[in-house]
This record gives sequence, C-alpha cells and structure tokens, in this order.
Amino acid sequence: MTHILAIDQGTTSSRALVFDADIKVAATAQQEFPQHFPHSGWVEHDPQNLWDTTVQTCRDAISKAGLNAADITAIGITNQRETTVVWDAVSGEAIYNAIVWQDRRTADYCRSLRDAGHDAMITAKTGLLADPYFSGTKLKWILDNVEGARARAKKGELLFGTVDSFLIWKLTNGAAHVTDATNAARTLLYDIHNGRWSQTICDLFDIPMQMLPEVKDCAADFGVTASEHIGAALPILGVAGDQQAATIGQACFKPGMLKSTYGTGCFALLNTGDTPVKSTNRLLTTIAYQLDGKPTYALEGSIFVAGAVVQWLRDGLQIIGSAAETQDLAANADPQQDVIIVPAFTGLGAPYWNAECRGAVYGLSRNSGPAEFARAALESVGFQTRDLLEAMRADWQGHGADATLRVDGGMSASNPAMQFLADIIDAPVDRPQVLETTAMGAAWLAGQRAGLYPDMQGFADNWAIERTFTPDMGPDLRKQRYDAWQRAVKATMTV
Ligand SMILES: Nc1ncnc2c1ncn2[C@@H]1O[C@H](COP(=O)(O)OP(=O)(O)O)[C@@H](O)[C@H]1O
Ligand SMILES: O=P(O)(O)OC[C@H](O)CO
Repeated sequence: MTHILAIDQGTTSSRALVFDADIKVAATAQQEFPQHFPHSGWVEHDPQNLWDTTVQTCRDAISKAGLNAADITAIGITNQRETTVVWDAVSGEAIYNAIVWQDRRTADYCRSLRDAGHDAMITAKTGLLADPYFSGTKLKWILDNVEGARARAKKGELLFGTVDSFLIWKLTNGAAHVTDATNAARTLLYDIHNGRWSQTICDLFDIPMQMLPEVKDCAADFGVTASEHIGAALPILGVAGDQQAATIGQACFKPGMLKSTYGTGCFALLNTGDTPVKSTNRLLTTIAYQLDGKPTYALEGSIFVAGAVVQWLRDGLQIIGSAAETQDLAANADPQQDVIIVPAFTGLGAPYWNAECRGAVYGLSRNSGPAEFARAALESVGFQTRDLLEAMRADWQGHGADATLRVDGGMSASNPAMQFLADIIDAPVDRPQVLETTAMGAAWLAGQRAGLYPDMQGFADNWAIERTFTPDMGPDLRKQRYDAWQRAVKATMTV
C-alpha cells in the first residue's frame, strides 16, 4: 500500500498513472478514443468510451508498474472540465453522448441570455460568462432535446455530472453521486461565493436540482470503488478539474503564481488566494482548489485551440506525420514571411469570447509552405497566451504577480513553441522536470489525504525545473509581431 493511482480523463485520451511513495511516476497507460463532430461546432464523446478507456488504462498502469490493485493506497481523479453527461440513475446508461467543452451548439441560447440581461447575474454568482463553453447550457440542451428527459429528471430518474462525477458513480456502482468544488465551479450552475448550487440559475435554465451531485473539497472521501472494476476496493480521495490539478501539480500555491497548460487547448490560471477577483478584462473567476472547506480562487484565461492546431496540421492538412516534426519544420521557415494562423476553429475563447468566428490564415505568399504553417501554428499559441497575460496583468495590477510562467502539458515539449512564448510575453518560461503535472496534482490530493504524501509546503519544495526559456527578441520586433497578430484577430472577428 505505497502507491497512488491517478486517473487523468482528458479531451483526446484517458490516462492512468501510478505514482510511488516519492511522488515519482512508476507507470503510465494511455488510450485515445474517438471524437464525434455531428455538426459544425458540435463535439461529442461516447460516455461508454470514456468509461472503458479509464478502466482499461487503470488496469494497464497497475500491471505495468508490476503491482496488484491491492498495492494502491488511494485514487485521485482529474478530468476534462465542463463536459456534460446525463445518465440513468439506476442503470448508469448515459441518455445522450457527452457534450464536450468545445461544443458551441448553445451559442444562440447564450446570446438570448445576454440579450435578456441575465449575464451580469450569472457572472456575479459563478465567475463565468454566458458562453456555450460551460456545462449549464449543455445540460439544458439535453433536457430540451432528449425526449422525456426533463420529466424523468424531475422524478429523480436521471443524474447530471461532469466527467469526474460520472466516473465516480460508475466506479462505486452508483453508491456516490459527487463532484468537487473545482468541477462544480465550471458548470455555470454553482455559486462560487457561498459554495452552493444556484437555485436562481437552475430555475432560469429549468434544471431540476435533484439531478446535481453533492459538492466536496478536492481532498475528501468521494467513495470506494467496487472491486470488479480495477481489481480491488480502493478509496477515491482526491478530485480536481484538470487545469486546477495542473495548478496544484505546478505548486502554484501562493497568490500571484501563474501556470499555463498546453494540451488540446491552453488554460492559464493565476492564484489569487482567498479573494475571488472580478475580471474587468473578460477572464474567468474560478476555484483553484478547495481544501478543509476553504476555497482558493484563481483568475483563468481559456484558449480553445493550442495543441489542436498542431493536430490540424497532422490530421487536417496532413503536412506533418507527428506533432514533434513541427520543431524542425518551423526552424526552416522563411524569416521574411509573416504567416499568421488565427486558430478560431470553434470560435475564440478568452479574452474575446466570440463563439461565431472561425479560423483564418493571413500573410500567405507564393512561397508559403509547410514550414511557414508549422511556425505559424506554434506561434499562434504564444500570441494567444500573451492576450491572456495582458488581461491578467490588468486585472491583478498592484498585487505583484510572479514574472515567471510555469508551463506543462503535451505541447510544452515543443522547444520552439516555448522559446517564442518567452519572446512574445517578454518573461521567463519555466518548464518543470515532470510534465505530467495534471496527474501529479490529482495524485498529491489523494496521497496527502491518505497520509502517504507531504503537506503543501513539502510538495512545493519538491517541484523542480527542467529548463528555463529566456526572452531573446528585441522590443521592436516583439511589438511588430504582436501588432500583426492583433490585426489578424480583429479581421477574423469581423469576417
Ligand atoms: N513536440 C510537440 N510539438 C508540438 N505540439 C505537440 C508536441 N507534442 C504534443 N503536442 C500537442 O500536444 C497535445 C497533446 O497534449 P496533452 O497534454 O496530451 O493534451 P490533452 O490532455 O488535451 O489530450 C496535442 O494537441 C499535440 O498536438
Ligand atoms: O483535456 P484538456 O487537457 O484539453 O483540458 C480541457 C479543459 O479542462 C477544458 O476546460
């Protein structure tokens, strides 16, 4: 009983990692699953795929570590946030596919909420915006569009959850219908100031409150797995949404500390301590983590397309065979060309929040080719991060933020992307030795509750840098490049 199992159920794959008593990765297993795009702007997952890949990767990781399930002390879960599942309260069968965070199908309804002036109330309670990104309007869509769903929900026959909640319900054979405060804070239904589901918003969306899960701290007793799934009855002691788990994994425990995670999308979180800072620059106010009943808040900037632009080069344009090829290609790009990709494939997130616009490429010449596209793809992520950091600086002025950005996620492996990021934000970028910070954050939550891992300070002392990227771009060029990006974004939003 000296290991922790972390489940990281992400947007494109499910991962399970076994951590040893020193919080070192002992084994990893990963499985991708299909993405469904039934209409333009719609993105769905089959909940059965989420469940099957989660259970399979847990079993694989334990076996790769040379362990038995009984050697696991506890489980920590982290997950793609906002993605919405509704399931039968008896059978556990989902009544519709999971509607993924990227899905924009409720854009019209969100516009009607804004037109009717409900957005100020929604933002005041939830810290979020009336945008399709969050779970609440997705849940309403399912209740409106699956025949009989609302009536069944009112009778208590259907349950709602984000992916953590769905997985815990299945792992415990229906014994626990729970979530944690960070996931609840992404639903658009949760009042982050008083820590309760909002009756007012649920009434507005006509969502029966009995279908919502119980909300717990990030380190808590979430339930015990039924032994048939992973091979033993194991306590689930930690849960956090993946960006919040990465904030924990990056040990951003002090106000002013900042991390940015580059996976499918990019999410920057700035710890603001026990103060929920209201953004005047269209960032989100959210819960970074909640321990011992006490929420720690964050300002968040959410970009919908980061690594996904590299996937588009690979799967859409088919000009690369693997993500890593962008490194050599970008190095050979013509320095005279200024190709800019605005990857608004599903609209633009923070700080623009434009659900309708779509992606665009600017500055093409007869000589533009795969190398210029690769460089532009990597740079688009740096430009978008600068947009977020400008907004954060404005919201957090006078508090003294860390100048350094801690990065993680699959795309942070890209040296050219991280160097350009440091160049364009004009600040050092620290990449840690462990890039699996998301899973590590979930493991730490469970491990410290189990008494296996050190407290917050002890964990923070273990955090170690692999490489610092230092800005190496002159101020004139930086300004010229960022001005060009801002012109490109403006043009994209007016098309
Ligand atoms: N060497 C690389 N260069 C550029 N992008 C990369 C590289 N390695 C991975 N990526 C990108 O990172 C993303 C995967 O990161 P990951 O953290 O696993 O994402 P998620 O959790 O969202 O599934 C993919 O979109 C991929 O295109
Ligand atoms: O699965 P990821 O890593 O792309 O993260 C998705 C986010 O949680 C969406 O808010």
